[in-house]
Amino acid sequence: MKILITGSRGQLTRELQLELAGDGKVLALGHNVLDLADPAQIREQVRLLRPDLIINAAAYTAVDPAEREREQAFAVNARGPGVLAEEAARLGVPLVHYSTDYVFDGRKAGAYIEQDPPRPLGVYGASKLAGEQAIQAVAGEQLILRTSWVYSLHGKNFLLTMQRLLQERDELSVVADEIGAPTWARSIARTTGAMIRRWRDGQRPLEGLYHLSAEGETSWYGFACSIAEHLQNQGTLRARIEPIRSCDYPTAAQRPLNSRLDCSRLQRDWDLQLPDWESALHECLNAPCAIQLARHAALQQSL
Ligand SMILES: NC(=O)C1=CN([C@@H]2O[C@H](COP(=O)(O)OP(=O)(O)OC[C@H]3O[C@@H](n4cnc5c(N)ncnc54)[C@H](OP(=O)(O)O)[C@@H]3O)[C@@H](O)[C@H]2O)C=CC1
Ligand SMILES: Cc1cn([C@H]2C[C@H](O)[C@@H](COP(=O)(O)OP(=O)(O)O[C@H]3O[C@@H](C)C(=O)[C@@H](O)[C@H]3O)O2)c(=O)[nH]c1=O
Ligand SMILES: [Mg+2]
Repeated sequence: MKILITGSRGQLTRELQLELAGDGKVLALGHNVLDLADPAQIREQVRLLRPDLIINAAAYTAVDPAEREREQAFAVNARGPGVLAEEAARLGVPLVHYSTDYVFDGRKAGAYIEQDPPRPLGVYGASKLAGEQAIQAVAGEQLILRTSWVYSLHGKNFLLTMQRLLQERDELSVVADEIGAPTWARSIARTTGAMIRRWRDGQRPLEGLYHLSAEGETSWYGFACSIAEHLQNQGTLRARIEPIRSCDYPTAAQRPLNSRLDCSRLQRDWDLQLPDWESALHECLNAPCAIQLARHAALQQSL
């Protein structure tokens, strides 16, 4: 099986490459080879490579810069995925795509289900919603997985930002009124891999819209406290963390206060559930490469 994945160094792209390495030939096409903002290039690459499956793990993910780079965000997150869907349909192969909790406005009292009406608060969320719609407008086999608060040991994410700031600063303020589920990129890759293998074995088509995030919930402040606890155990914690309200942390884009995704459809249809966010974070931070990174940081501090 030949699997085309968009992106090469993204959090999810990296984990998918590892997860799917044993399932066939994985072609992870970075930005420089396949620019999602370039429809002609997308068509050319897909027609040339003729994959058996396409996974769109690339996206414009800079939430605040998107407010002033609307055109680029929509080109990468909406029009590009629409073209990928057309090309997948042309080859008769499925497209797996990822979306976000930021398609919602966060005003619902409980966790969001797939049928809840989306209402993005910012450009990033609006562009991701437009991407879902562009894909759904094409007749074909498409699986859309909405996840939330993705972190890993690579790239740009809240875990790595907090690890750095908590070791550098004396004090850190973190918003405590935005609630969601931090989700390890590896958990997403593992679940995606399980779905792909069932499709390969003829058990289910890769179809539908699913919420897919870690079990449990916390705030960004709660997430930061867990990261701090880990640094404390390692002896490298410096900063004190103070909980604040999001209105006291001004940003270009407004974030939803409630980012909770109800994942029971995934459980019902696929019998799949992601681990709870705390145990996944623990596994991530105790992965051999996390320990190496921490030793490296400690060594640098001692020099
Ligand atoms: N990060 C998060 O917190 C969340 C992410 N998601 C969604 O999950 C998916 C994966 O996100 P994540 O792994 O965190 O993303 P990252 O920000 O880690 O990586 C983004 C990837 O997109 C690629 N990319 C950016 N611009 C382009 C472009 N113009 N053409 C082609 N590729 C491009 C980058 O390419 P290159 O490797 O070449 O640099 C990179 O591989 C996305 O759909 C995202 O919207 C959903 C919820 C939360
Ligand atoms: C760095 C920092 C952030 N914050 C706040 C800002 C914001 O409300 C929250 C998270 O900040 P970030 O900018 O890391 O997160 P953000 O970029 O908004 O993360 C989002 O990314 C996109 C791609 C998604 O799809 C979402 O699911 C979500 O993960 O924490 C603090 O309160 N203190 C701090 O020191
Ligand atoms: Mg960000």
